[in-house]
Parts: sequence; structure tokens; C-alpha cells
Amino acid sequence: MFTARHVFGAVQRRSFSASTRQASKVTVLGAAGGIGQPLSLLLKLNPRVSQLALYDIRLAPGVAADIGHINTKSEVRGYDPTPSGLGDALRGSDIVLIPAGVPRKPGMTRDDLFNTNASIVRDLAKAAAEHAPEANILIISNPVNSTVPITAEVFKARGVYNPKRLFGVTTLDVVRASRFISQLKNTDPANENITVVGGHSGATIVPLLSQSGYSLTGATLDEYVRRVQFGGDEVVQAKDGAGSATLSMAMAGARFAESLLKASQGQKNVIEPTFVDSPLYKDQGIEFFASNVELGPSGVEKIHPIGKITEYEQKLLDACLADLKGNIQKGVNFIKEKP
Ligand SMILES: NC(=O)C1=CN([C@@H]2O[C@H](COP(=O)(O)OP(=O)(O)OC[C@H]3O[C@@H](n4cnc5c(N)ncnc54)[C@H](O)[C@@H]3O)[C@@H](O)[C@H]2O)C=CC1
Ligand SMILES: O=C([O-])CC(=O)C(=O)O
Repeated sequence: MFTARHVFGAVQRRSFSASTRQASKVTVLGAAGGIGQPLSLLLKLNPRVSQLALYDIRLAPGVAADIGHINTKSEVRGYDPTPSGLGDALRGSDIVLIPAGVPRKPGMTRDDLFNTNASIVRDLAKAAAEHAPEANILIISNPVNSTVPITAEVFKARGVYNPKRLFGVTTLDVVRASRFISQLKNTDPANENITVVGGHSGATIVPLLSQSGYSLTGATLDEYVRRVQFGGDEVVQAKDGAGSATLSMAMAGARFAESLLKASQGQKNVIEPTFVDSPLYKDQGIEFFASNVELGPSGVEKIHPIGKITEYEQKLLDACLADLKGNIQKGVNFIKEKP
């Protein structure tokens, strides 16, 4: 059964050590949604969080009142879209998680969400650039391959862009890759950590199974890769029009936030996959790429190289890069046209 220990790991066992005493304000924009609510719940359970600010265009004070009764120390506040609400939610924040926006329905791609979500993320990014320019910004809203470049452009236009503090949350791809291999191999998924690189949609999701010592072949390998690349579609279809992954995403988002908090509080060797401003394929005109990233007090500490991969994985990577370039450019163009 899933327990908080899977998300917070050692924190639960070490209880309140020195490193958990530092104050950390975490803000969730889109906090009343399918992801926002369970994500806020998991953040309330995290002893590293001292203040939790929940903002949404609807229902955030209600969600905050509910979660605020949980007997952990952090203070929870809900904010409505009043003139000062968003700014108040953001001010002083160390981590801003953004799951605001519409989810997919069956038959849609993540890119089909662009028209609605691009402007939602742009406007929230403007507020974050104004009120929390030094926070770590964690983008969950899809299409992540485009919403992260949108956020970067908004911050650049205001002169506050720090590439070390902007993250596209791709943790769910790694969570799925680990779970799916454990189902095939009958292992404990908690001990699996499959590297997944690229972006966060279909062909841009590239699991590097060979790096974990696995050598699946033929249809088994094809099916595994396809399941990781289209895990989101599996959930969209199963929910049959009622949305996409929310609970597993909440877990993945809470895990990423926890890793950032650990790293900012001095823990070493905290490594998470994430879609960041990356040097890895800049020579091919690709400004953002997901790979394993070592986190530190300043955000991105070190971007790990891809490492050794098989010919099969190289082909997946080539397909990824072609798609990714277009997705990133689309986000950049959007801000040029609709700043
Ligand atoms: N990065 C990833 O791995 C994943 C990303 N997602 C994406 O996360 C997003 C949210 O998904 P769900 O929570 O299921 O959707 P949802 O519709 O249940 O919730 C979205 C929330 O955003 C709020 N919202 C809309 N506009 C807003 C604004 N301007 N300011 C603040 N809040 C606003 C809504 O009121 C709603 O409460 C979708 O774009 C979805 O595709 C979903 C799963 C995984
Ligand atoms: O599939 C979707 O639309 C939501 C998502 O990003 C995921 O579950 O990976």
C-alpha cells in the first residue's frame, strides 16, 4: 500500500532533525483541482514545509480550511483571485508548484491543451516573476514541453530569469517507468530507479532501461517503452472523460518538492529527473531537456549527461529531439505573439 514514507523517505524515520527546522513556504497555484488537492494534502504532511499557500480561481479557501485541520505544524492559507490574492499567495515563497489548467480527455494529445493552458501559465508566471522572482518554479500544467519555455520567456522579459530555478515536473514518467519494470520483473518498485530523459509527451519520453542493467528485447521492450511513453493516455482512457492522472501526479509532484526542500536544506546527492534549461542539446537548438539533475541550495546544481545508451535508445532519442524542438519553439513563439 502507498504510504507517506514512499514520498518522504527518510524524513518520516528521522523525524525532526536540524535540517527540517528551516522555514519553507510552498505555494500551489491550481490547488483546488484534481492534482492540486491531493498534492496540497501531501505537502501538509511534509514536516519540511512551514507555510502552505493554496491559490485557485475557485474553492481554494475551502480546500485550505479542510487541509488546515490536519495535525501537522505548517500554517495553511487559501487565496481567492481577489486583486491581492495571487500576490499574497506567492510573496515569500520558496517553491511554487503550478498544476493550474485543463486536463486531457480521450483522443486529445497534451499539445491540444496548449490553446487553453498557455495563457493560464503565462499569467501565473507573470505573477510569480513579480511576487516570487527567486522561488523555485515547478511546472506541472501541460503541455510541459511548451509551458516551461513560456515561463522562461515571461521571466526573461522581466529580467528575473534564473535557469537554475525553473523545472518542468517529469517525475511521473520515472515513477511509472519504475513501477512498470517492477511489474514485468516482479521486483520491489521502491528499489527501481529507471532513468527517463527528453520531455513529457509521447515520443519525447525516453526511458533508458539499459542503464539499469535490464536488457528487454523484441515486443517486450517495445511494449514497455510504449507503456512508459503513453502511461498518461492509459489513465485518460480509464477515466473516460473525467480527466487525467491526478493521484499519481500528486505523489510525483510532492516527491519532487521534497527533493528540492532536502537539497535547499543542505542534503547532498539529491538527484531527480526534470525538464530544465539544459546544455545537453543546445547545439541542436534545443534549449530545454529532461535528464537526471542534481539539486542544491541554488536549484539546479549539476545536469547529468545522458551516458551510455543502446542503438535502440538512440533511435528513441532522435525521435524525441525532433518533436521537442517544435514544442519548445511553440511556447517561445506564443510569448512573442501574446506577451
Ligand atoms: N506534468 C505531469 O506529469 C502532469 C501534468 N498534468 C497536467 O496538470 C494540469 C492540471 O490537471 P488536473 O489537476 O487534473 O486538472 P483540474 O481541472 O482538475 O484542475 C485544474 C485546476 O486549475 C484551476 N485553474 C484554472 N485556471 C487557473 C488560474 N488561472 N489560476 C489558478 N488556478 C486555475 C482550476 O480551477 C482547477 O481547480 C493539466 O494541464 C494536466 O494535463 C496532469 C498529470 C501529469
Ligand atoms: O496524460 C496526461 O494528459 C497527463 C499527464 O501528463 C500524465 O499523466 O503523464
